Amino acid sequence: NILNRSPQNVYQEFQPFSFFLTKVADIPQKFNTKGAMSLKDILSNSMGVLKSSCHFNFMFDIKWLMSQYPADFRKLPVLLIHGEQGRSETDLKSEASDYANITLCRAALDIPYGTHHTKMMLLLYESGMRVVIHTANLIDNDWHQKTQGVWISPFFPPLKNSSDKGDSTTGFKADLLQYIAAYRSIKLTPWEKHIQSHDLSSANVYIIGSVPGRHTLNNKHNWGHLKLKKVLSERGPDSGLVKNWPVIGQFSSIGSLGPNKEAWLLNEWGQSISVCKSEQNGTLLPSKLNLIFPSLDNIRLSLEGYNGGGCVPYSIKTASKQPWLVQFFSQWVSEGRGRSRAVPHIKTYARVSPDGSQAAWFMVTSANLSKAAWGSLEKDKSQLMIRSYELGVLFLPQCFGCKNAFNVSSRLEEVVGTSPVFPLPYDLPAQTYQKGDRPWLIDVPCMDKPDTFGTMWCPP
Ligand SMILES: CNc1ccc(C(=O)O)c(C(=O)O)c1
Repeated sequence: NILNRSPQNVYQEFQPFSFFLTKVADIPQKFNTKGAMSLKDILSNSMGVLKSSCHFNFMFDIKWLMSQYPADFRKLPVLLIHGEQGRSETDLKSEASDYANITLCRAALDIPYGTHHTKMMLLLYESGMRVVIHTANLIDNDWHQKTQGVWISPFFPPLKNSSDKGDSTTGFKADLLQYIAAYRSIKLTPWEKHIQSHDLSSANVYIIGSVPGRHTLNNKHNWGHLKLKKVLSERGPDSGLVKNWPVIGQFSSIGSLGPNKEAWLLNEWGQSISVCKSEQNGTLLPSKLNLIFPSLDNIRLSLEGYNGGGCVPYSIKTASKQPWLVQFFSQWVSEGRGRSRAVPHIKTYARVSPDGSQAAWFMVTSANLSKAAWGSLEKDKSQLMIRSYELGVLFLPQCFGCKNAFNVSSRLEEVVGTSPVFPLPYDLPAQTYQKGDRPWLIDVPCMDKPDTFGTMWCPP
């Protein structure tokens, strides 16, 4: 009886990719019973008997967060890694002061306009640990009626002997420790020790992280789009197979990307994201780039109506500087997952076949389409400047028993035969904006077309 399945059952059923969406209220239940998890599911004792946990995130509702833990786990130690400063840090501290078991750790944000955007859970159990990398803030609204992505690691057992490295073929453990070390915070030392003392060899994804800084020399390729380029040029697809395959970017916010499509989008970010094995740089043609970003109507007709656009902060000020971007846009369509009306707060990137049946790689991350998140090259490309903390995981076919590409589908019933089908969050092929469609802009009033609730949008 599928209604009595434990979260552990739901987890087991969705292997080997372990890439879930969050449950969405008020859609047909069949879209929530397979391949979907709530925060309560992730924290449930069926996933492990918790000893302590650590949340890296951008927004926290502490009272709500604690209510997502099973009652027996609500007194266990919790470390929250945040980026709040000044008055909002004071507010977070006072909210946390009601809970003796909660400790706060502020991530340094030394470069202006950077955010602590990373969304990760470290879960220490009685007999092991898990890592969860996702896209949802720790507030009720992010887990209610939005499309969010969640990668849940295997259960990592303790190392049998401390001389073993306990890393995977993807270097997951070393890369995770390198990411955490970048915080340079003594409050994270216990978690570094937990990770060091566990066997992460079963991890089958690559870590792609960003940390604020001006990264040069040996550090330049550790982060952002240069890390993605490094992994793809070492272990990515053969150019012979994928040179005509489009890149799909899908995100919920957009930064200022420069005066034209060539400057950063195609000739910097594009050359990294489209690189193939053994290439120095990729070549991304405009016709081979699809950017899935919610249209005004995607938001207007969403389950939340215009309010759903509150987490899609693309401003008219930024958009008006880059009218050349609209040519790349496609709508958010997710009929296969029952989530066409669940506003996408998820961020994903992929290289897919023209017919949309295969992917050469897939990535879920906190990173939106911005220089702040992915980095921008400076000083004659000698340094990569990144403003924010970001974290994502990259799925490569060879880690899942596939030679060159995964079969992919957003229609979960298409679990065909032997080779595993990667569960896409959105439908392919991408559906470009129709005539009259425009991207959602958070600060532009909409007085002529009522939303799901008959309301207009009158931004403050
Ligand atoms: C300026 N702060 C944010 C901008 C965009 C996003 C997003 O993810 O779209 C978030 C977030 O929700 O973490 C914060």
